[in-house]
Order: sequence, then structure tokens, then C-alpha cells
Amino acid sequence: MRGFMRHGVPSMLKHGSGAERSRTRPIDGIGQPRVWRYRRVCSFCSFRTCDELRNGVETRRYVIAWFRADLRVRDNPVLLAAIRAGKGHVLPVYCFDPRSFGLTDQAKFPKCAAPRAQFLRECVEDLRNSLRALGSDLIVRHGRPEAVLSELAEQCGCSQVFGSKEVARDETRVEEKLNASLAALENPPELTLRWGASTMFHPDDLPDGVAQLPNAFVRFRRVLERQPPVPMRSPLLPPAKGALQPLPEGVDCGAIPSMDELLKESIPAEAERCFQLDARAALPFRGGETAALARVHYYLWESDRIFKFNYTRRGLRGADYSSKFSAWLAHGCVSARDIGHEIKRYERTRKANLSTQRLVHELMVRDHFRFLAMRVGDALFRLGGPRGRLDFEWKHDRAAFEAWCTGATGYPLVDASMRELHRTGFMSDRGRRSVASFLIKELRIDWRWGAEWFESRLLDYDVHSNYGNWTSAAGLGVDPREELRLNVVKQGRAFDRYGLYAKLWLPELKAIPQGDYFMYEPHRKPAAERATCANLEQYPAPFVERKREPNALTALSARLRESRVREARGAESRRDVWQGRLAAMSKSSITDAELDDLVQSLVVQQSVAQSGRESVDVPRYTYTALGVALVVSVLLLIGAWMKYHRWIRRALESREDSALFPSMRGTTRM
Ligand SMILES: Cc1cc2nc3c(=O)[nH]c(=O)nc-3n(C[C@H](O)[C@H](O)[C@H](O)COP(=O)(O)OP(=O)(O)OC[C@H]3O[C@@H](n4cnc5c(N)ncnc54)[C@H](O)[C@@H]3O)c2cc1C
Repeated sequence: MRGFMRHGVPSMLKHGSGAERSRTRPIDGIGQPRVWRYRRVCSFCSFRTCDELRNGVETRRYVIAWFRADLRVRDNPVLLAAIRAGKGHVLPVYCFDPRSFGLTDQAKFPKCAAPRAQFLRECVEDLRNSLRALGSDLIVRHGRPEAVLSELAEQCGCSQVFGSKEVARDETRVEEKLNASLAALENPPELTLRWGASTMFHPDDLPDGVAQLPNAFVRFRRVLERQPPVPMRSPLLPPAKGALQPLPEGVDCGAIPSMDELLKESIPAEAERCFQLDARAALPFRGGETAALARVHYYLWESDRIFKFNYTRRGLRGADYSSKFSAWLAHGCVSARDIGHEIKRYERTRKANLSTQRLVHELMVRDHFRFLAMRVGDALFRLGGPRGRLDFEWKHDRAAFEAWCTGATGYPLVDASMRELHRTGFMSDRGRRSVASFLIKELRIDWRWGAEWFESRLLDYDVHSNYGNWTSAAGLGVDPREELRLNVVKQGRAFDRYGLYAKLWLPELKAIPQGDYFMYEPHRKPAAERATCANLEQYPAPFVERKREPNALTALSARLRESRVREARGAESRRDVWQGRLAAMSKSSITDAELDDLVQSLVVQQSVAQSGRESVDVPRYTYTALGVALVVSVLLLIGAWMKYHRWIRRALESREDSALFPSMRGTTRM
């Protein structure tokens, strides 16, 4: 039986029978018979029982559409359900919940820093404009939804409140409180929560439900793709003009709260409450559905960037190496399945390749984290994570943590990424993985502090993806293939070969020559070279030595590199000695022997430095040479085989000939 128990949702949400659910599954579409709206359609839709709803007298006209993380009019099942229920008499409401602007649990950071607050305000403003264009408006309040919505429901005599179902801890608590406060009203309106298209795949469509969700992503993907594949439901069109009635007289729409109003409790410093766009930002992110759709259109249709996504997605710098959809997805300015369908359309009309599949794959990763969050519940936020491992000793070193947050660890990839995050609210996926690994594996600092810092600063903060990725990085998630320690120096060299990203965010490194081997560990640069780089001294020295990898090969290559550095340092000191000697002699003339020695030491130093730099390139050239050799040898083999084949054929043919015409053989011989 496909019971609701298997979804692992709170008991108050368990209701209905499998049969009931399957009959009502297309409820997301409009135009269903009216009666189905009042039935228990799925485990994510409502708090009340079917009977309660059917017995309730529906005399009131207006219904409330409560917007949460679904700030759009297109493909919004909640808005459409409200329009259908209220026959267009809808009160669209958004609440800026003060709890979302409080302090985090562990490290007490502001839950929402200025960049995201600004982005959210833009999203709400855009939604209001869209609703106005449809003939309605958005009621905006700065207050707790349970208080705001019950007051509105009472004031306007609303019969129903529609909202999207969320699954994380804080969000479900709000739902419970809202349900309780609505129930306490004299004429309690019903609360209907439904899955708001926040994922590409609907949890009801998973063959084994969320409770049986595979822990490993690879297996989850296999479940989605096995025959017949799990369908991706079609996105819904935005309501037609006139589908929404104007708001009732006397309802105050309310103004969007200012940044000061939103942040004054959590951010005491006035200067930090405003957000100025940094010119170096990867993209000038602007909140709202309009900007989201424009970005999707640009990335797919205008620029065809999706076509190379698989090869560029691990980049660090620029607007288009990755899709940058995350901030809009997190606020629900566009739905994941809408993007999924758009990619499919792109594949049909232009071309499908590894890159288009990769983008769908990434959106599946996002779905997986959301479904896992549903299944593991509060464990996602505990120190031991969903795996419940408490055998790690986590540190709570504030100084080290602050150095990490402010980008002062002495490791350029970490510092550049953290400064980018601080200034813009965005960081590449590669950057996120590297800084998380550094905090967890090198500094051994409580992973929850890192997750909370991301929660505070990220524009695209999404509770499931953030905590899911952090627990994975800490080796505490449920996916068995985790716990990678990333070498932040190698990552920097591999993904920012010429150091352009590091230089963009770390002006102290500007004077280091492009492509310098030591760009990603400047503290190892020979002193003489350091001296030639202006401002390099201002860059902090690392306060923690990165741990060496246990891998034997990596350890060996690291030792080799170390020895080169030592050699360079040796040459360096020899040169220093000579410079000192020259200074001590303070004479303009120098003997031939001294000159030879000096020249020799300089040549050694230069060649060592060059070989150090080139050592990055060696594997690349080696691989190229090996590749060429392989291709040539394969060609030779094929040629030889063909020749041999021809020779055998000829031999056989001649044998057959001789068998058929034995007399001829004799004749020929003669
Ligand atoms: C420690 C850590 C914390 C993270 N926190 C968040 C977060 O709060 N919010 C968030 O949306 N993403 C988070 N991610 C995932 C990922 O880094 C971002 O989604 C991605 O960098 C956003 O850029 P993009 O939209 O250009 O992604 P693309 O590479 O273009 O990917 C397309 C979309 O796929 C989804 N996606 C890709 N990778 C992941 C992933 N690993 N997990 C979940 N979804 C993914 C995102 O929705 C993304 O927009 C985190 C990753 C790490 C390692």
C-alpha cells in the first residue's frame, strides 16, 4: 500500500487512503471537479479531515493565498487552487516573518544578512506587480503568519487559507501554529497546504515514497530513470487576466518593509543593514519572477550556455560558467519543474547532450536533498547529523572561525570565495565545497557554524540544500559516498589556472605573476620573489598548516614539490649570502671567482623556480604525449591487423583455389 506513513511526515499530516490519493492525484491541474478540492488528496495538502471539510458550510467568499517560498504567479499550484476555491476572490498575502530575521541557533549570526533581505524585498515587489497586472494586489505584512493570517481571515470572513507545504523544522512549526490560531477563531477557516512545485518531481510520484528514498543520490537517480521513468508533472500556466478579483474595500495592502525595519533587531550596525552591489559580482542578481524567467531564457535560448554547462560548471569566475538559477529557485521565483520542462523543450528543439543532462542531474540533486530533509527531519540540524555520528571532536575556536568568515586564512581559494560571499551573497559550487572542506577537515570547527554563516550570507539559502550539503561535507549525511577532503591549493590551481579569480577578490595578490605556481600558497613563495610582489606582505600567513593527504601518490608528489621548494630556498639563501657579501664588501669590483659563484647561484635559483612552476604543466603534457602515443599505437595495430587479415584471406583464397583446381596447381607449378 502506498500509505502516507511511508512519507515520514508528522503524524498530524497522515491521512487519507491510497485509493483516495490516487484518484485525486491530478489535483494540481485546474479544471478538476470542485468536490476534489475538499478531499484529502495527498499527504502534503491539508490539516483537516475530509469529513470536517465537507460538513463545513462555505458561506464566505474570499480565500487567502499565503505566499511562502513560492513567489511567482506562473506554475503556482497554491495560487491556482485558491483562485478555483474562491472563484477569483483571493487575498494574496506575504508575511515578512520576524523570526526569519532573528539570530541563528548556534553561532548567533543574523539569519538573513542584507544581500538576501534586499533580494527578498525585490521578489515581493515583483510579485506584487504581477498580481496588480492580473487585477489584484499583494497584501504585505511585517509579522508572524499565524497572527497576520488569522486577523485577515477574521476581518474578511475567509473560508479557506491556501499555502505551500514546507518540510523543514522551523517552517513546519509555523504551519502548526497557524493551524492552531485559525482553529481558535469563531468561524475557523480551513488550512490547505499543498506541495507547491518546489521540486522537479512530486513526492507522490516516487514509486516507493519518501520513506523508502535511497540514501545515495546515484540510486535515487536510478529510481527516477528506471522504466517507466517517474514523470515530471507539467507546469501550470499563470492565471489569465481577470482570473483574480480586486481586493475587498478597506483592506490595506501594506508597504514592503524597509531594510532597517527588517534588520534592525539582528544587525545593530546601521552600515551593514544596506546592501551595495559590488562591481565584481558574478551577476547583478535581482529578485523576482521577471528576472528569473529572463535568466532561464538567457541561459538556455539566448546564449546557449547550457550547451557547455558540463564543461564550465566547475568554474569560479564570471556570469555564465553555471546557470545561477539557485537564488530564484530558493525563493520560488521559478519552479524547478518549469526549468526541467524548459530544458526538455531545449533538447527537443535544439540538441540534447551531456550538458543538458547534467543540468537536469543538478536539479535532481536538489530534489534529493529536499526529500531527504523530509525523511530525516530535525536530525539535519543536529551536531551528529542524520547519521548521528558523535565520534568527532569539533572545535569552537572563534578566532579561527572569524578568519574563515572574513577571508583571512592565508589560503587564497578559501579567502577569495569567502570574500565573494560576503560582498555579493553568492559563491560558486566549487568554492562552497572547498571552503566547507577547509572548515571541517582542516580547522575541525563545528560544521553548524559554517552552515549558519552560509544561511546568513547566501542569496540562494535553501534550508534543505544548505544543511544537506554541509552534513555531506562533514561526513554526517546519509549518502555513503561522502567525506572528501579537498586540497584547496590544488583546487585553486586546477580551476583558476591563471589566478584571475584569486586576484579579483584578493588585491594583495595582484602583483603575483599570472599563472605563478605559488599563487594558491603564496606563503611558500621564495622570499626574494615575495619581495618583488607589492602588497603581498599584507596578505595573511596561514595560521593553520593544511594537513597532508593520506593518499600515497599525493603524499609523494607533495614531498617532491616540497623538495623543489627547499632547493629554491637553498638557492635563495645562497643569493642572499652573496648579496650580503657584496654589501659588506661595499666595493664596485668583484673577482672572477666570486662572479662565477654568484652567476651560478642565480642560474640554479631561476631554473628551480621555473621547474617548480612547470611542475603543474608536466602532468598535462605527459598526458597529452601519452594520449598521442596511445592513438598512434592503436592506429598501427589496426593497420597491422588489416594487413594480416588481408594476408590470411589471400592465403585462404589461394588454398581454396588450389583445392578446387588441383590440376591448375600442377599446371602453374610447371
Ligand atoms: C556547503 C554547501 C552549501 C550549499 N548551500 C546551498 C544553498 O543554501 N542553496 C542552494 O540552492 N544550493 C546550495 N548548495 C549547492 C550549490 O553549491 C548551489 O546550488 C550552486 O552553487 C548554485 O549555483 P548555480 O545555480 O549556478 O548552480 P548550477 O551548477 O548551475 O546548478 C543548477 C541548479 O542545480 C541545483 N544544485 C546544483 N548543485 C546542487 C547541490 N550540490 N545541492 C543542491 N542543489 C544543487 C541548484 O538549484 C542550482 O541552481 C550548497 C553547496 C555546498 C557545497
